[in-house]
Amino acid sequence: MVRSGSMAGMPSEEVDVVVIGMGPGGEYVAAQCATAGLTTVGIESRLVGGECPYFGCVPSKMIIRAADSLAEAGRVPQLAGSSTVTPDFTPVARRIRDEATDNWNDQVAVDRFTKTGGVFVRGRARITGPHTVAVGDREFTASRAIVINTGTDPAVPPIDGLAGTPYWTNREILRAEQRPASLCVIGGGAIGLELAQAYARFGTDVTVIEVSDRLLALEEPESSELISRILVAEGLTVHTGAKIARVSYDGGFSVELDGGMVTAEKLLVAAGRRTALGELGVGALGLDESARFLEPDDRMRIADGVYAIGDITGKGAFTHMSMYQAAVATRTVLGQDGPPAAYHAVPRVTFTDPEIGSVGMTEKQARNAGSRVRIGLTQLPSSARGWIHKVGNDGFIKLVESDGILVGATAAGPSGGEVLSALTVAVHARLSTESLRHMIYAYPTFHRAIEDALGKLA
Ligand SMILES: Cc1cc2nc3c(=O)[nH]c(=O)nc-3n(C[C@H](O)[C@H](O)[C@H](O)COP(=O)(O)OP(=O)(O)OC[C@H]3O[C@@H](n4cnc5c(N)ncnc54)[C@H](O)[C@@H]3O)c2cc1C
Ligand SMILES: NC(=O)c1ccc[n+]([C@@H]2O[C@H](COP(=O)([O-])OP(=O)(O)OC[C@H]3O[C@@H](n4cnc5c(N)ncnc54)[C@H](O)[C@@H]3O)[C@@H](O)[C@H]2O)c1
Repeated sequence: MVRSGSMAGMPSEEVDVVVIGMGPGGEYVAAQCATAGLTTVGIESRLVGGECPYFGCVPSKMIIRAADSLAEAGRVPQLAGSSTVTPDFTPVARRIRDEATDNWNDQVAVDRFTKTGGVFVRGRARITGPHTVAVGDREFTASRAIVINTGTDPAVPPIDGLAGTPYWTNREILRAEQRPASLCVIGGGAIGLELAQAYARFGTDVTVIEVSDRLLALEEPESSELISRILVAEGLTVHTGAKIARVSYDGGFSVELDGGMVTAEKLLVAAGRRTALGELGVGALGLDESARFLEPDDRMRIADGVYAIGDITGKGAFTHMSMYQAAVATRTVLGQDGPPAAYHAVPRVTFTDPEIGSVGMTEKQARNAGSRVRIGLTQLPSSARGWIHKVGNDGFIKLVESDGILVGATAAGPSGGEVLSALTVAVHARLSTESLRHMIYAYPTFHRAIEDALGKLA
């Protein structure tokens, strides 16, 4: 590493690339740049890999997998005899600690990066100039690229009394060794609903409080209606359009709503995410520190030699988005050919049961775009496979066609996220619904319901 003086009292170390935040995308870019022979510094304040493996996707999906096995066992009496299910949270808590997170230790990931030749620095980085990044008592000057992958933190709404109580966010609930007897969830988005249903299936008494007038408010109204109906049928209490007046804690939580009181042993705040661009120092790049997101161009650049990827770009808080943008940024930094970033076919899956998978535009977005829109909607229970499947067959396929092209779709149901793959290919390739009508759909699959929905376009 070449050293040269720069910031007052702080020697600046000259490198090719500095990656700030090693979430899924940052880890990828840093490893690729180091492997390509660039002097690359990866800086991470918590755990290499970011939210997804330690506090997000992976541990939550392990809980969901276990919870779904309980639900499926509970369906035996309607299909195949009798079953007695005794939930136990211990195996899943152990699995998260031992198999997924290594007890929240990232040494394996750090070693994986340093073996590529990268330099790892643990600490909170701050941008200090167009090409400089400070961390602890070190400063780096990046001649080729600074890549920002700092993600988000849980947002905590300014509810009277909430601050100072021992509430959980995703970072605490996914470390829990035991399930609570009762749980109040603030927020009916993806985090809130996935965990609410899973904990309820383990036997926790769960209440969901959502301020919007429907759950999963960004998805199709049919998705909101379906998931509300299922959760209520499974015994959860759901309050929508609910304003929380105050929260208090006295060994247990009391959440005061306009029209009543919810009490629970634990409180999960799953009310969205926040960023802190000021703390990151993007003002040193001439960017607005009060903005919520960084706005990259289609090569992920936010300034000359500076790139942003992942949740902080506001293009969809998903691991697959972080990885997609990481690939675009890597190509740009390394001077490789490849297509620019495009966002017309972003898939997303909420891993409730039924899974809610969607891609591209919702009906409302397509109508707002002003083109000629037709909708095709079919219910899974009336499809051949849905009828055969019987209990647990709730779901639907909704297609959004604009000027003859499939621009959006929802696949809700058993394996809805897998059924979504066919629709994602179609939206990505901007296929006409006419060509989709002349495909062969295997019988009797869940995805064959796509053909039914095509037949109902109107
Ligand atoms: C409960 C939960 C479940 C989820 N489930 C799914 C799912 O099923 N599928 C899916 O696609 N997505 C899911 N997500 C979202 C997914 O976790 C994120 O989209 C994903 O982690 C990508 O985020 P990112 O790349 O922006 O960085 P992050 O994963 O947020 O990582 C950013 C890293 O940067 C570090 N950092 C921040 N500031 C600094 C700084 N100044 N200096 C140094 N380091 C810094 C942080 O410590 C962090 O490790 C889930 C999220 C949660 C919370
Ligand atoms: N399966 C997945 O891909 C997956 C799973 C979990 C999380 N994620 C990602 O993580 C991100 C964050 O998830 P999230 O669920 O926290 O955010 P979200 O924005 O999806 O949902 C938060 C919900 O909380 C509600 N809310 C906000 N303040 C409230 C208040 N004071 N009282 C009651 N309700 C309130 C909002 O109206 C919203 O519906 C998501 O955008 C998603 O992209 C993805």
